[in-house]
Amino acid sequence: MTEIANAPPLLAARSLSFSRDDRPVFEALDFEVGAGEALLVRGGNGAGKTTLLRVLAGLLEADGGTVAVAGTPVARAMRAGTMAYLGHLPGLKADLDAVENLEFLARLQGCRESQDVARALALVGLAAHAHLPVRQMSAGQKKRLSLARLWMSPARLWLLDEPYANLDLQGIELVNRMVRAQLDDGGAALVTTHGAYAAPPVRTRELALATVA
Ligand SMILES: Nc1ncnc2c1ncn2[C@@H]1O[C@H](COP(=O)(O)OP(=O)(O)OP(=O)(O)O)[C@@H](O)[C@H]1O
Repeated sequence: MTEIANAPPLLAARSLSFSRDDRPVFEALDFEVGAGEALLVRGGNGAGKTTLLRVLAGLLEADGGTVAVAGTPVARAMRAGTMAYLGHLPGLKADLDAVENLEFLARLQGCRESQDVARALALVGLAAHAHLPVRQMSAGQKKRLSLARLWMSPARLWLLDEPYANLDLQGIELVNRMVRAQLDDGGAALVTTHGAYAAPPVRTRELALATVA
């Protein structure tokens, strides 16, 4: 118990800043999220939520500040190996089917213990579409396939950008169940939202980003 209480946060950002064309999108952000916690990143359209997650994931370079994972600062190029990022663009191969995509991604990112493609597809409700090419999938089916990919990732830290977008009610509940299971398992999740949906029922911190006029 003491050991867990003294453990460094799973993710800590210090003085994190990012600008575009010399205009700050966010400046000197300080926040952290511990094992078993979710951080809800709130803000209106254009507030910088996607930009923040892309900076954290190492897809964009910060102007300044540090990102530490489990107490160790991690350089931008190394961050993809420590986090699983669910973005707006699913990053799936359109010509491959669901199984082929997940097998390819498992080879690339590794796979969480005791998981496999068939189980992940069943979890997200795509078992009947295992051999459907991604280009023939609906937006919600693609999102579900991205969720299967997330579920298979061995990363403890999840960065979820508008995870509810394109999902029906069962899909929204699925995301919340997945987040809860990940946190129960000692992981953490950052979740962006416009605030339109209820936060998953887990221990949650909030980070509000202001829209720069
Ligand atoms: N590729 C880009 N090139 C230039 N400016 C960009 C780019 N992507 C985003 N921006 C700008 O950066 C700011 C933050 O955008 P971002 O997408 O991070 O906001 P957001 O909070 O995720 O918005 P939304 O809720 O609408 O998805 C906005 O002013 C946006 O116009």
